[in-house]
Amino acid sequence: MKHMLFLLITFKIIKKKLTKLRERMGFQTTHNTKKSKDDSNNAHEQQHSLIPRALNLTHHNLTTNNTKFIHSGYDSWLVTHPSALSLFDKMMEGVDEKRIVVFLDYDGTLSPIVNDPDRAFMSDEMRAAVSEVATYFPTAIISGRGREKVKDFVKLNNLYYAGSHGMDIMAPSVPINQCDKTTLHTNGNGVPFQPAKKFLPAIQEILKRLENVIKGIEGASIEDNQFCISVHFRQVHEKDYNVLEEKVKSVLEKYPLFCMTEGKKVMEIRPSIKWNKGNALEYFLETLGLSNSNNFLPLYIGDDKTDEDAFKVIRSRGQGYSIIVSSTPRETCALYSLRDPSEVLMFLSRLAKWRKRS
Ligand SMILES: O=P(O)(O)OC[C@H]1O[C@H](O[C@H]2O[C@H](CO)[C@@H](O)[C@H](O)[C@H]2O)[C@H](O)[C@@H](O)[C@@H]1O
Repeated sequence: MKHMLFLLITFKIIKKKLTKLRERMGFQTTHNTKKSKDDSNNAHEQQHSLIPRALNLTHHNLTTNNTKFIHSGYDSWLVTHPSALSLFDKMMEGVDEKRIVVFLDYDGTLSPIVNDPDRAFMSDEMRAAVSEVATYFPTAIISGRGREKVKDFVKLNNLYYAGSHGMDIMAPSVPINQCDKTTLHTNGNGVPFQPAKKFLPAIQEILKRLENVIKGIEGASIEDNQFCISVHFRQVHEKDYNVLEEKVKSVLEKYPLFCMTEGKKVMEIRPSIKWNKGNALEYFLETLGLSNSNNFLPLYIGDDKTDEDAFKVIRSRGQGYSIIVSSTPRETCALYSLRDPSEVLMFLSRLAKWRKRS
């Protein structure tokens, strides 16, 4: 008996020491295997799939009986995706201030992620910074929201807008090199480009069916983004995630020309056309008359999976800056990073200041 007690105490001491050692090595220790209620807003924001397939591959998970060790690895990730704030001066070295074109995502980039999609407001400071940036550089918002809706949030006229993940673009009517600075401002009088227009009747049909099937699922909501549909599950109980996904898929089965992608606690239903935020970026450059110019630098800031298409375009052009907004390590094609919308605000203010000084 004495022997057993001695072994138990020794085991406990060793376990305690091991835990301390792991913590010193940079592992986070939690003593709860259940996901916390507000996980949706924390560091493990779901990116690529619903919760049962959760946890980003870039995190190293070590699970023992009751203890989960998660290595965030943010610092080492920063080595390969350096902060655009820390490297600002270096990034702008040798850049002619007249050569930048700015592209911004909305949710999670200009506004923080919140539970209610209708209340994802951007701050007045952010609006002022975006507006100032747009007075110096051609600036476009490329969002998953409907174009009108994102414009209602941003409330600025001196920008270009693309909604529905780039499937609804209000492009400039005059190429940048053929107009003076004032005509750069769109005031909504551009030329709409809507490559998924023929899908509108089917989208409305799907919308109605989805509204019906989600009725029994508490917290689920549908957002009509005109050329695509968002099925939100941020406020759905985890136990209902799979049921919801199955219901959405059962509707989609009847529409082979549509597909589903996943964002931050949202399923997005859209036409399966080869058109994404990357194409939208190229379209803007084209209509601005800049696509064949080596003299312009596209700068794209975004936080979501759909922004990766734009990062890839920048990477393949070998020209411009791609900046991911993330407070956790993520697999990304972006070269630089910013932690959250507050850092985006600092970056945009700095960009405007830099332009003013030059
Ligand atoms: O391309 P974006 O501008 O980033 O739009 C992507 C989706 O953003 C919105 O949903 C996300 O933000 C909501 C508000 O913070 C949040 O509640 C939701 O869970 C997130 O997925 C928007 O509501 C979607 O329609 C967009 O497709």
